[in-house]
Amino acid sequence: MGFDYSNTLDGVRSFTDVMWPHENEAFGNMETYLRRGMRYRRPGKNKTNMGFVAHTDKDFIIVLHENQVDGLEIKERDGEWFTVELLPTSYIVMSGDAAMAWSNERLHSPYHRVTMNGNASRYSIA
Ligand SMILES: O=C(O)CCC(=O)C(=O)O
Ligand SMILES: [Fe+2]
Repeated sequence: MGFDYSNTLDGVRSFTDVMWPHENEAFGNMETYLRRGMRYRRPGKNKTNMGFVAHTDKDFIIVLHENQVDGLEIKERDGEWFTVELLPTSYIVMSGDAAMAWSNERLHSPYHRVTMNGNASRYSIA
């Protein structure tokens, strides 16, 4: 899932008008935010389970929520990967490359990826 022009005020407003027609007017004022909606299909037979290759995000800060289908993995400084297990009402906050540069690397922008397992599709919004 995604929506067009998510980096423009008009694009964000047309999305929030559809999603929340009677509330959350303030969402329309967040013109400096970029939203990403992702759908990962459940892995098919003999198909790779890689949903999103390892990368860092260019953003300053990332707030991510998922539909209770795990898959997000984060690389620790020692090179080990761990799977993020979110509670239904929780979200994860990560620093991105911009925060790492701004903080002279006091904040770390972690490599992360999505690996699909199991039988359900995964949705995330960041
Ligand atoms: O879907 C996820 O959990 C990760 C998405 C992601 O890494 C991104 O949009 O940059
Ligand atoms: Fe990312």
